[in-house]
Amino acid sequence: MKLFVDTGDIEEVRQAADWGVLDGVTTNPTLIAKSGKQFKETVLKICELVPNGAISAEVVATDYDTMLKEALEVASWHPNIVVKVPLIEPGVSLIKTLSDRGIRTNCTLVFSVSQALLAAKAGATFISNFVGRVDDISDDGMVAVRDTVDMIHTYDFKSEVLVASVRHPLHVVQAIQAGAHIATMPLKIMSMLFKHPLTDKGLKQFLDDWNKAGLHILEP
Ligand SMILES: O=C(CO)[C@@H](O)[C@H](O)[C@H](O)[C@H](O)COP(=O)(O)O
Repeated sequence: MKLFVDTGDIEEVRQAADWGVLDGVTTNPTLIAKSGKQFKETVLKICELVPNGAISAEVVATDYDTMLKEALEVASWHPNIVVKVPLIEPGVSLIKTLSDRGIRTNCTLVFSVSQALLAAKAGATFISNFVGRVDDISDDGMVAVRDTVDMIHTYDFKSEVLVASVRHPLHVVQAIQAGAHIATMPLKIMSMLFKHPLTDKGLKQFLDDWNKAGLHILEP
């Protein structure tokens, strides 16, 4: 399973990249606006910090012709850029066009398996299935993730299921259990994946015992 960080903040990308377990970065218009920096500058800096990762950058037009122009522009910035496209009618047509041209896409704002079917048929590289926003309206966001993973396997689609709108580590656990290919999350959630009280307790005990015995690895 791949781990992506969901941010437009360069310092957060740098931190996640330093852990050595980062497979990519997702951004969206809200996150880019929050960064206070220009879109192209931010995306190119992210590409530099995560040289082997998939970097999602989203188009903002909602009509096919302008979306296509934006997609070709964004895709021309760097080979690791994946064009993020919302699941609307012209968006699905655009994903098909880009897929036919060998340009990778991330279909975003997907909330149901029927939407995911359209994205998969159009040839989306990633299908971004939002979970937190569904939980927010008292439904179970993971249902569509599980159904979409099953659909991908049943019909042998090539798309990868990307779990987005991740709010806590349990979402990551559930994404693993569902067999999702990728989870993207804010840095704060990624840092929480390290945490276990027994790790802290166990480490303290190891080090106390070692120090009491006056042992060392490196010559003092
Ligand atoms: O779509 C993707 C990943 O492809 C994400 O960037 C996605 O936009 C974000 O995970 C969500 O917007 C964050 O959702 P929320 O926590 O604000 O509900």
